[in-house]
Formats: sequence, C-alpha cells, structure tokens
Amino acid sequence: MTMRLDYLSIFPGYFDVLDISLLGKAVDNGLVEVHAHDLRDWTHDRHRTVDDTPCGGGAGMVMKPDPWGEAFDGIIGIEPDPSVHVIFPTPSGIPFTQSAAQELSTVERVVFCCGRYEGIDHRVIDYARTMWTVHELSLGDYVLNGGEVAALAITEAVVRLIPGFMGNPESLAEESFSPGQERLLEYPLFTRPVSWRGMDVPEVLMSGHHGRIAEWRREESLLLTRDRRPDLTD
Ligand SMILES: Nc1cc(-c2ccc3ccn(Cc4ccccc4)c3c2)n[nH]1
Repeated sequence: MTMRLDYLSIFPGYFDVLDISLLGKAVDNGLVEVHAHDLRDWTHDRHRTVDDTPCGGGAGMVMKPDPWGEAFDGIIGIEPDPSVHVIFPTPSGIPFTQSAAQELSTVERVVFCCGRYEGIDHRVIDYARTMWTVHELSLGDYVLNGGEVAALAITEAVVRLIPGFMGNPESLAEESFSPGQERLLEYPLFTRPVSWRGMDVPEVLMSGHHGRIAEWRREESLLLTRDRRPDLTD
C-alpha cells in the first residue's frame, strides 16, 4: 500500500527535505506520496493573513480558523472519513512514542497540521475531531517555534516502519523501543580499525565468542539504561 502524507504549513519549504535520502527512496519506490501545502493559499486578503490577536488577551498571535477550514475542504474533503489521520504537533499533546509510530505506519493517509505563533484556534482541532482521526502529539518537553520540525521527526519515525521501506527489517526488530524489546538503551557500537588513537575495541567483541558477546552487550545496555534512563527500568 502507498501512504499519502500531506503537510499544511506557512513554511511548506521545510518539507523539501523529504525528497532526499531514505525518505526520497520511499517516494521513488512508491511507498509514500508527499504533498506540502502553503496555508496562505487559502487566504483571500492582500496580506494573506493567517493570524490574529488572542481573544481574552495574552501575548502573541493565534492562527485564524478560516484558512485551516478551507484548506481541509480542499485537501481532505468535506465528508467525514475516520481512516484519515490528522496530526497536530503541539507542546500540550500526548507524548509521541514508538508504539504510536508503529500504529501510524499502517495508516493509508496522514495529514500534518503545522501551527506557528502561539498555536491554532482550538475550533480547528475540534472541527477536525468531528471529521477524521485526530492526534495532538508532543515530541518532548522542550519548546519549538512551530510544528514543522515535529512533523518531520514523526514522519521519519513512521515511514521507516512501513514494511518494505528498510533494507534489512531485522535491524528494526533489535532496536531500542521496538515492540518485544525490553526497553533498554543500545549498547556501545564499534567497527574497524580495532585500534584508533590509542583506543581499542573491547576484546570480547573480537573473540568470536557469541555467547560472551551477547552477555557483554546486555550488561552494557543495562548499565547505560540504569544510568541514563532509570525511568525505563520500572
Ligand atoms: N514538543 C513540542 C511541540 C512544539 C510545538 C508544536 C507546534 C507549535 C505551534 C506553535 N508553537 C510554538 C509554541 C511555543 C510555546 C507554546 C505554544 C506554542 C509550537 C510548538 N514544541 N515542542
């Protein structure tokens, strides 16, 4: 199946990068179809206005609902369709996780709504919820200037899980946060040269003793996880 990805933003150029590298390959082999749209194409005033002052006062500007509604009508349609997944990256969203990426990788159509300013008029999200399957997602507890970078990160996490996308799917299965993997951080990786600037690859990895190597890797993962992500060891 081909996944269709749409991006609505006042900076559609952010998504030119999707034509490069692995994602570009996914586009070439028909796994995904990418369409970026400029929200200002659905404005009608001379200044192509997309924002206004917040009702109730407060700092900054809020994105007007009208352009979003007209863009939805033009890009998605006016009939409800729960098979369409609409994603609003937002600092107040639920944390985006690998399991959410896993679920989204089976969806046929995803529309990213990338806000700017202080955010989007809430009626836009409320309207979208009456029409499609909506996800308000946060990338983490840090503040971005808009939804575009979050949309790119979510896209990469999702598209790489589409069957047929990654050359060797077994490498996906081994990754941290993959289903079935207990949530451990990745052990340290090494490759040739064996000695580099006075530092050697741990001998066990050169021993050819697969049992000992697996044991060393597990121990390293446990130590790293306990040290950096005690929250994962609950
Ligand atoms: N995880 C995550 C997501 C975002 C995010 C997503 C979309 C938007 C749209 C406007 N902003 C700017 C903003 C900054 C602070 C408070 C409110 C809005 C956004 C930030 N930041 N961090």
